[in-house]
Amino acid sequence: MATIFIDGEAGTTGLGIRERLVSVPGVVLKSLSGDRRKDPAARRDLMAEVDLVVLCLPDDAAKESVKLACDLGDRAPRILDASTAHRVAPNWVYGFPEMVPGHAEAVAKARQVANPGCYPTGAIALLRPLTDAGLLPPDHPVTVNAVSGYSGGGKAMIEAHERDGGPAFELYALGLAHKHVPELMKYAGLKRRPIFVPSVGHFRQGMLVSIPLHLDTLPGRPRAADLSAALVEHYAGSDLVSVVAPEADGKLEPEALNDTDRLELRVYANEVARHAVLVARLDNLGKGASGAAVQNIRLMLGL
Ligand SMILES: NC(=O)C1=CN([C@@H]2O[C@H](COP(=O)(O)OP(=O)(O)OC[C@H]3O[C@@H](n4cnc5c(N)ncnc54)[C@H](OP(=O)(O)O)[C@@H]3O)[C@@H](O)[C@H]2O)C=CC1
Ligand SMILES: CC(=O)N[C@@H](CCC(=O)OP(=O)(O)O)C(=O)O
Repeated sequence: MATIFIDGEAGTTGLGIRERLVSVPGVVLKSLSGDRRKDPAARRDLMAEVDLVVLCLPDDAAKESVKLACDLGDRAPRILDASTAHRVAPNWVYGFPEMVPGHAEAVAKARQVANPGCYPTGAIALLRPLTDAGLLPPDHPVTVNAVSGYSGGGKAMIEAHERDGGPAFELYALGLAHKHVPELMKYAGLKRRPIFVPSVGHFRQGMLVSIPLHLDTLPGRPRAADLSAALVEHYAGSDLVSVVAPEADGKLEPEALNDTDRLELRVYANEVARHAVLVARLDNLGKGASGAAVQNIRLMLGL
């Protein structure tokens, strides 16, 4: 039996992980009672008893938890951090098992794994196979547009939308310094900082990440079919990630994969205009958070 402590289990991501682990054999979840769940000493003592601690906390609290775990020395558990705090940190493995061949094995062996952000999951899934194949140069000027359901903002945004109504649609992070840009750049293989324009809609969960490309600005002037072929080849055999032919009506809504851990990739094109748009669809709470966390937990614990 493998023992797991979810630090932050009452939050949006923590609850999603709990729900998914119920159906995974070989796991025992250890918890703290409500009044002790933010007590550092109680958290450290529980960490000493488990094989894996999963951090579903704001960044500062996640950093504090890592320190508590490290203070345990030889008794420190392995860590999976769902926050943004360690995604580009040295000595942490980025928890996107499909990213490059052999990466699932790297996650399986790691002591410290950083679970990806929901938006970077879609963008890296689309971009990394293309940069690795030489179809997209690392210094290409890339723009990433995205829309998320409001659960992406955690308990506070859920309450704002469900209690107060929330805006129907809103662009945000227009200071162009969203916290996801560093991991997006690093793991997509980009040397030029991409422009990232996220938005949130008045729906609970679901996400689209889209990346427009002028095909004539790419080396070798590829056709859109060359981009899809590279994605198909990269994700062949993946259980969770699939490359899907675009629907003829040219429409795509963000909620179709809700309550699944799947990620769909599409390449839309107008070859006459030499335009393409890469689109990823996922549940921000599924492959964008708790589903990815459980995928990594299974790898780390050999379940
Ligand atoms: N929601 C999403 O789609 C995604 C979220 N993430 C990341 O996962 C992490 C958790 O996010 P999310 O679940 O959305 O956030 P929530 O706000 O829903 O939950 C955070 C939880 O952490 C608890 N908490 C806060 N401070 C402490 C502390 N010092 N000690 C112990 N517990 C604490 C909160 O307690 P209380 O209940 O009292 O508020 C709450 O239960 C964040 O870093 C977020 O960025 C990653 C990918 C996607
Ligand atoms: C709609 C919304 O607010 N979304 C969050 C991202 C959610 C996510 O991926 O979480 P991490 O914070 O762990 O990276 C945001 O833009 O900050």
